[in-house]
Parts: sequence; structure tokens; C-alpha cells
Amino acid sequence: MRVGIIGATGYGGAELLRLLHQHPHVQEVVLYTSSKEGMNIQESYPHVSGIYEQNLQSIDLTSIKTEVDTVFLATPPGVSAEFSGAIAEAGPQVIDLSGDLRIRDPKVYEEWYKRQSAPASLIDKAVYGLPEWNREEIKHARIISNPGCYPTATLLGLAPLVKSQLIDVESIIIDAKSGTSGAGRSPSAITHFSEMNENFKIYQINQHKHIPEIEQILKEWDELIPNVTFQPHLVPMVRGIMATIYVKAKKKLSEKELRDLYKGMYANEGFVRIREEGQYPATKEVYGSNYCDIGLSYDVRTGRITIVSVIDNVVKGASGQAIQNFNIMNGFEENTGLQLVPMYP
Ligand SMILES: NC(=O)C1=CN([C@@H]2O[C@H](COP(=O)(O)OP(=O)(O)OC[C@H]3O[C@@H](n4cnc5c(N)ncnc54)[C@H](OP(=O)(O)O)[C@@H]3O)[C@@H](O)[C@H]2O)C=CC1
Ligand SMILES: CC(=O)N[C@@H](CCC(=O)OP(=O)(O)O)C(=O)O
Repeated sequence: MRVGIIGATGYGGAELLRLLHQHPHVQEVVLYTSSKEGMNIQESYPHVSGIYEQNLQSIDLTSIKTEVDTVFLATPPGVSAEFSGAIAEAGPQVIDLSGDLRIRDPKVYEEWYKRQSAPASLIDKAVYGLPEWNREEIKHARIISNPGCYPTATLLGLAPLVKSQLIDVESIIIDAKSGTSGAGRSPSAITHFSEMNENFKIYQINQHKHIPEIEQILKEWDELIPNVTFQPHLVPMVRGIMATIYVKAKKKLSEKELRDLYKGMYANEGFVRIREEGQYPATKEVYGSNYCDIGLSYDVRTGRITIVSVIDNVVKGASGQAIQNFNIMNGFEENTGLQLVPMYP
């Protein structure tokens, strides 16, 4: 297949380049830019020298529709709202890594993103691309809204307990930590080296744009779920997210019952790995891979369950999951091009 990337010079784009290079069904990758027309991709990313040789092209719908079968948008908010509908109408599939099409209610999007929403008619056409829980819809989608990085770790961690209604719905607290690549490639006063080295920060307290995304999906799974507490933190590392999630169990559970529930629900999911009793995942154990690793504990003293869910934010949290969706949409084996052993140490 021929695929296009809009936003190839960003971090999501760079990870798409890495993963698509070894995808057996991708013969051609076309790179589009909003600001660097004619520049060779190697000028932006010397690490792809000798692998990708091409120049960046301007974003032109007439050529996109004849040049590629699928377009990945690894672009900031607002771009997908502008282009996805027109691209999909012209023919190519669209996989949008941004948050533009994730929130169903335009008013909620506008409240949290502080910008105008995409039209409701476009949002209605987009399918939320969390394959483990939405595979059937993804198979028939023309436009995929790829989940946010924090929601991916959080939702995969919470799904078995929420879906089996084993927790006190009022009790959900999500404490999430991310490496700085989650903020993208553009320099920022919050994430540059001297701000983040030897530092650990909480940010956007009770205001993060992933809160409505997490709530929307949890409420689809169980309408009784109220609003949740979610706080993101920045950690001095490049890749990785750890979501540590605290919930109160409705009844006493043994460690074995808890683990069996997760192992049962994820039995056929190649990218979700459940740790054994007493083992908890670290971000390095999924580094560079499409895995989501989950550790669990039930505290008999408090009746609380702790769920530890880790992903690589640029792989399972963005470009890897986007390719997983691409595989499902096109009838390829879901792990095609994604059989990556985490890089360790
Ligand atoms: N980094 C991560 O871990 C994750 C990122 N995401 C989301 O994926 C998207 C991309 O993120 P990331 O790669 O980190 O971001 P970056 O800031 O690193 O890159 C974004 C790219 O978008 C392009 N761009 C900027 N403005 C426009 C425009 N007006 N029209 C078209 N293209 C534009 C730029 O390329 P050029 O100037 O060449 O056009 C730029 O390189 C974002 O929405 C982000 O929130 C989602 C999950 C995780
Ligand atoms: C560390 C960091 O800054 N992370 C980003 C999340 C990246 C992401 O998933 O953003 P989208 O929802 O736009 O896809 C943030 O907190 O905004």
C-alpha cells in the first residue's frame, strides 16, 4: 500500500517512519509538510539517512487522493478538523493521531481544548481506535481517531474492572506520569532540558484535555461512572507513560481472582501483558514496543485495588496503535510491522 504522513517532521511522524519501514504491506511512504516544502526528510531527521531519501511535499488534496491509499495525520489540533473529511471523501483512509475527532460532543471539546471543534458530521464518521475494545467498528472505518497516550494506558488498565462492574464507581483516581516526548518536538519552556532534568512536575491539574476522553469511554462502558480524577506529571525521561490507578473494590477479591479477570479478558490480545502476582511493570519494559503491560494489587487493609499500566507513548500511545488500526482496517494480521521486542536496557 501507499501511505502518506502529514506531520512527518514531528515525533509521531518520526515514529511512523521507523515502524512503516519494516511493514511488509507498505511499499511507498509519501511525506507532506505545512512549512518545509522541498526539504529532504534527512535534514530534519539525519537518523533516517539512507533509509528515507525523499523531499517533503506540500499538502495538496488533489495529489493526496492519487498518491496514497491511507493518510496518517500526526499533526497539532485543528489540522485534522480541516483535512480529514476532505481526504476521506476523496478516497484515502484517514488515521488521525490528534485529539480533534475523539470527543463526541463539540461543546465538551471546545471547553477542554479551548478551540473550535470539528463539525459534528465529521466526528460522527470517526471511529475511536482502541483496538482491544473496539475492533469490530475499526474494521469498517474510513476515519480513525487514534486515542490519546494517557487515555490508552488508563483505559486498558481500567477496562476489565469497569466492564465487570466490580468497583465503586465514585472511587477512580488516575495518577499518570509521562516522558517529555509526549509534548512533541517543538521547544517548550516547560519541557526543555534545564526545566526537566533532575525534576518531576505535575501539570494541568484538573484541566488536562484527556480527562473528557477518558470519561467519555468509561461512561460508554458503564453509564454509572461519574467524572474521574486524573492528574498528569512530567518525568525526566524521553519515552514512556505510567498510569497508576486507584479504585475501591465493591467486594473482597483475592490476588488470583483479580489477575484471572485481567488474564481472561485480555487472553486474545497480543499487545496487552498482565504481570504475575507481586510484579509491577516499569516503562523501560515496553520501551520502543507496542505493548501495554499491566500490574495489579489488592490491598486487604483498605479494600483498594492498584492498577499499574505502562506504555511507550509514541508507540502504543500514538504511532504503533495507529499502525495497529491501519492493519485492522485493511484486513492484515494485527501485529504486522509491530512485532517489536522492547529495547532493554
Ligand atoms: N508525542 C506523543 O507522544 C503523542 C502525540 N500525539 C498527538 O499526535 C499529534 C502529533 O504529535 P507530535 O508528533 O508529538 O507533534 P510535533 O509537534 O512533534 O509534530 C507535529 C507536526 O505537525 C506539523 N504541523 C504543524 N502545523 C501544521 C499545520 N498547520 N498543518 C499541517 N501540519 C502541521 C509539523 O510539521 P510541518 O511543519 O513539516 O508541517 C510538525 O512536525 C498531536 O496532535 C499530538 O497531540 C498523540 C499521542 C502521543
Ligand atoms: C507530556 C505531554 O505533554 N503530553 C501531552 C499528551 C500528548 C497527547 O497524547 O496528545 P493528544 O491528545 O493531542 O494526542 C500533553 O499532556 O498534552
